[in-house]
Amino acid sequence: MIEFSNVSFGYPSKKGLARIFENLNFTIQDNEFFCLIGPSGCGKTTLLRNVAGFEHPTEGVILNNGKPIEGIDYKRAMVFQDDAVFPWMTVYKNVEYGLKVRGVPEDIRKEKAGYYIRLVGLEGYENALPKELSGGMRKRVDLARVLANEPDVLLMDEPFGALDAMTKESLQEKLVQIWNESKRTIFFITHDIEEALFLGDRVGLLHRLSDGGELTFYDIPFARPRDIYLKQEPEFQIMRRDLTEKFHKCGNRG
Ligand SMILES: Nc1ncnc2c1ncn2[C@@H]1O[C@H](COP(=O)(O)OP(=O)(O)OP(=O)(O)O)[C@@H](O)[C@H]1O
Repeated sequence: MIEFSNVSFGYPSKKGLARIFENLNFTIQDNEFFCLIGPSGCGKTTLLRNVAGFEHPTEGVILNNGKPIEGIDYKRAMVFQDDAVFPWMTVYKNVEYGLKVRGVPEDIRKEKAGYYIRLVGLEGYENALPKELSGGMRKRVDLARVLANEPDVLLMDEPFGALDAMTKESLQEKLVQIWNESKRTIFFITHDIEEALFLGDRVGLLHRLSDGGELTFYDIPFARPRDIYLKQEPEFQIMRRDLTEKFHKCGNRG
């Protein structure tokens, strides 16, 4: 469980603190798929970086299972828009890398890397180099790389933002399938309301501080397992329209 208690953050600037968000109070439950949306610059990435332990609240505290987050930890893994695979390593070497760094014995590395490569659908590509793969396949390597460390919390910052629409949909489906099979907490940032509604249990809409800085929540009622055809259902479309309206009202100036 991740608890935000009176969390405020500002970046140091010449004029003092450049405040980004203030007094956030909310909880992300264990195994929840939480999606955060909000206008550009409202502080989504900054909030995620605070959970990762790259930044620290200027006031308040973020607790992970009751303990303040004080620094980075492989149990809270980040996935970025640009994949973080090593171009000179094969798929297999990339996926086992984190385990190797932590001194996990070779037989366990082999078993786990093999499992996660299969899970993301890259069986047969173990010896391929990233440059031989498509963007979507590299993203799968990136996912397997992170999952192999078996993090409790996945922190995903627009991970599919740079992919074409078809590849993005297939990865969204893959991610919900993986999440269904081995539940873990996911904190997912996106600009794409449809993506948030398809993936999440709950969506948070963060307003810019200059527009009030509120964080409002919407439960997503769609049953699981979900497949991509959900997006065509009338209930989905209604919720998408409603949330899009709220998104624009909260000062989205692009
Ligand atoms: N390292 C930094 N130092 C100072 N200011 C920063 C730093 N990183 C981000 N900011 C500022 O903090 C604000 C919030 O940035 P952040 O990237 O968290 O927003 P965001 O909601 O993720 O935006 P986007 O949707 O465009 O990615 C912006 O005004 C940005 O310019």
